[in-house]
Amino acid sequence: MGKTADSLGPGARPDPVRSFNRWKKKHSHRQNQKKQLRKQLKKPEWQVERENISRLIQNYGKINVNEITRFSDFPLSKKTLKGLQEAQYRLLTEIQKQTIGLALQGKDVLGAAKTGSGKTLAFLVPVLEALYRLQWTSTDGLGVLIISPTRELAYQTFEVLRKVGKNHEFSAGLIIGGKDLKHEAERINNINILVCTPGRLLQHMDETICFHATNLQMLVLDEADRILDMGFADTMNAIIENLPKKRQTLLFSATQTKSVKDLARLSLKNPEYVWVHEKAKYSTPATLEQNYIVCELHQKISVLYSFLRSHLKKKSIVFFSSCKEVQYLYRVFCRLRPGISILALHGRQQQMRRMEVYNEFVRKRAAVLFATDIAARGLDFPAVNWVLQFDCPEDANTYIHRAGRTARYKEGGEALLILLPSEEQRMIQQLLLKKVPVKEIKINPEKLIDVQKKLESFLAQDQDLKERAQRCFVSYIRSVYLMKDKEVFDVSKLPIPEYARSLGLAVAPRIRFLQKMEKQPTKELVKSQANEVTKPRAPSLTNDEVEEFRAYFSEKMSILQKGGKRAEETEYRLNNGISDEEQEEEEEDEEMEEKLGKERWSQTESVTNTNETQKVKEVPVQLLDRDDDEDDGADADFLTVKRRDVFGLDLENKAVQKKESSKSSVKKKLTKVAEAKKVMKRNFKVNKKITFTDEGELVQQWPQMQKSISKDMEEEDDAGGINLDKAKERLQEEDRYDKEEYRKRIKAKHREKRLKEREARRETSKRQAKARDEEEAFLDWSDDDDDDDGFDPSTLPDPDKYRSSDESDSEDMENKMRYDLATYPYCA
Ligand SMILES: Nc1ncnc2c1ncn2[C@@H]1O[C@H](COP(=O)(O)OP(=O)(O)OP(=O)(O)O)[C@@H](O)[C@H]1O
Repeated sequence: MGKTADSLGPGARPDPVRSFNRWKKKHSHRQNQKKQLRKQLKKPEWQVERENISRLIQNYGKINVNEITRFSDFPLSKKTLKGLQEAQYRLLTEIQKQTIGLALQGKDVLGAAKTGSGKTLAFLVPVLEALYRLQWTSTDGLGVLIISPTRELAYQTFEVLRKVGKNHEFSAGLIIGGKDLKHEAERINNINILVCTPGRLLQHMDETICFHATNLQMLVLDEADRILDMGFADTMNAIIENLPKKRQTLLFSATQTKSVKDLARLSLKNPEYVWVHEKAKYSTPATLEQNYIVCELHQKISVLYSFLRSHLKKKSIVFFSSCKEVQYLYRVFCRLRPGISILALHGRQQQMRRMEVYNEFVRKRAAVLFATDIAARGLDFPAVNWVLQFDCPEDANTYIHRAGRTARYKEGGEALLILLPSEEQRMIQQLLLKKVPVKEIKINPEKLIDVQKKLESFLAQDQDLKERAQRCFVSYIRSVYLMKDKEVFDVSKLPIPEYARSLGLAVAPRIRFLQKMEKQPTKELVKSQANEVTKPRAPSLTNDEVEEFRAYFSEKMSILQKGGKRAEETEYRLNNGISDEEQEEEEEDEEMEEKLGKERWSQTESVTNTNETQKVKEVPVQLLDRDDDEDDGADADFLTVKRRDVFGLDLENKAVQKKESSKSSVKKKLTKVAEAKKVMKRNFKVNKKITFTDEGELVQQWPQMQKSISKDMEEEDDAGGINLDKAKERLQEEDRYDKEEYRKRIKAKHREKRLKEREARRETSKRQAKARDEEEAFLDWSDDDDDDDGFDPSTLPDPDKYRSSDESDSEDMENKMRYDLATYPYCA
């Protein structure tokens, strides 16, 4: 090794030969670069692009996941990398690292990773690259289809796509329900990357002329397990039928499907399974703290109110099981003024409102969002502190998705699940099986604010609110009834009158489908005795039946949403007004009854006496003491006994006491006769509706006057009460009277018929006589005519006149056809 100039000492001069060599090397390198650049500049842009692409494709084979940490380590186009950089995405998450390479190589991928782990980019980057590789242009039509289960998720994905893909030239479109179909139809043919919900996509496939997916390169199912489940089954099968078999398919979810049947439907080719957190200790994010409380159904509203009061500076999402619950409780909580802004998001809102709410909640720093499960999957609201599951999720997967709306991408968050005593054991078992670490915490009874009285007073003043409460009540009971897992959800264990009271209702509304439930045990018992099986089962539907209903209802809801066309997402979704909803509920009830072959439930559940109410209210509910919640000041200790049972209150004992008292309150079922007798005893007077005629005569409209009724009977009626024997007698009398009347009417009819026939006979004989006379007269006239001038043609109609009118008719017809074609420009 020769010595450097520095090593020769401060006064020594550098070796001129060495310096020259170094300069020469640099110079020639620069010259080469310039030459290359000049060459490139001479080449057309498409050729440069093509060379870049072939270089990228060559590098796909060399991808080594272990050496990759940044997006720029993947062989990606400059346009995609620039988009990622501008959106501040540099380092890869695990799922991105493990799936992007496989997808670039053209493989079908099934990706699963915890919520908030960056699955969206894991499929968006390959989407952009796939079309870039093919130099896709708008004339090539639809290249990629991204299907999301809800409109909000589709919208969110579309926004990320716009951000990351803004340097590419492809066109992207968002096709979700609730917008003008015609407007979408005009543009859909120019879209290269389509982000959509299943229902709307199918509607376009069915109705939009010239829309096809024959060039499709890639299909992406976000929240794949949800899209492939029964609620979307028919819609998805129809969509898949319209897609080419030769395509790449990517499926992503936090709870991935492994069902062979599902995957067979998609005809995947040797898919790569990437379960990033398969071996992780927990299936939920490590930064997510999860707890549950057990409380009685009728305490839940007060618990929620108390929770909100003590978390005024937090951002929370509260999940409910039905739209009507959200609608009612949203209104009620707005009136209660907890001191934090409340928003509601559910499928029955107008699309514009849904978007407004979504954006508003994204913007807000402290707010609470009441939502149904349309917000459970995929939504990436920033900085959500709490997820509260007011109603028990249908299964552990739903729990994971709901809870995953907080603690996203390295952030922290807390999840609280509210369980009924009847739901606790089985649900917790399921969660532990799914590797979800939940701890029980207690509620601080001193911090519980009872709002039942306030709700009662609201309902007393507002009929509309009362009706909403009733719908909320029925809707919740129905949601429990339709749940698949009967070991967790048991309608028969719900304290129904207490629940109605907790909503502010004095009387529980009737729930027709529960009548069947009440009848079922006896039937089943008989059946089981016949089979010599002595185990009586709890009344419930079979899993298959429930699954069928759920699919049926979700499909029905979606049909309604799309205005009677094909199924839209279960997402659940109507844009109707309140009166429509009422009607729907009635329809739903009726249809469900029809399906179940149910009889009408005519019994109104009565509420137990007020002393009992008092007792129920006295059941203490422990509130959670939250020491570390500085932001929320004095009220911060509502929810935190998660670390210690400060108050030492034994809720379990209370629950047992409650159960016993509710058992004793179960009444013997009354027959209709017994009920009538009971009513008789009360000596009710039936209201009457009386009107006056123009002449000033009194007419009783209701109850309808019986024509046969004798005066003394009327008088007896006035005495009040319902006398069964008298009523029977009266019915017989009425029956006789009706028969007599009927007989008279039939006689009169026969008489009329006979008269008519006689008249007809007379007419024919007259006509025959007249014809004979005319015949004789004609013979006389023809003889005379032979001697006359002959036939006068002017007596015939003018043929030209007829021709011209024919011509104008055919012209009209032509014009009409032209007009018809003009109205169908796509066919011209
Ligand atoms: N590489 C990354 N660098 C920085 N942030 C990222 C990266 N990838 C994703 N994120 C951010 O992480 C958050 C969650 O990402 P994303 O919504 O894709 O999660 P997900 O896995 O799809 O969640 P879910 O299962 O709930 O649908 C987003 O706010 C996103 O911007």
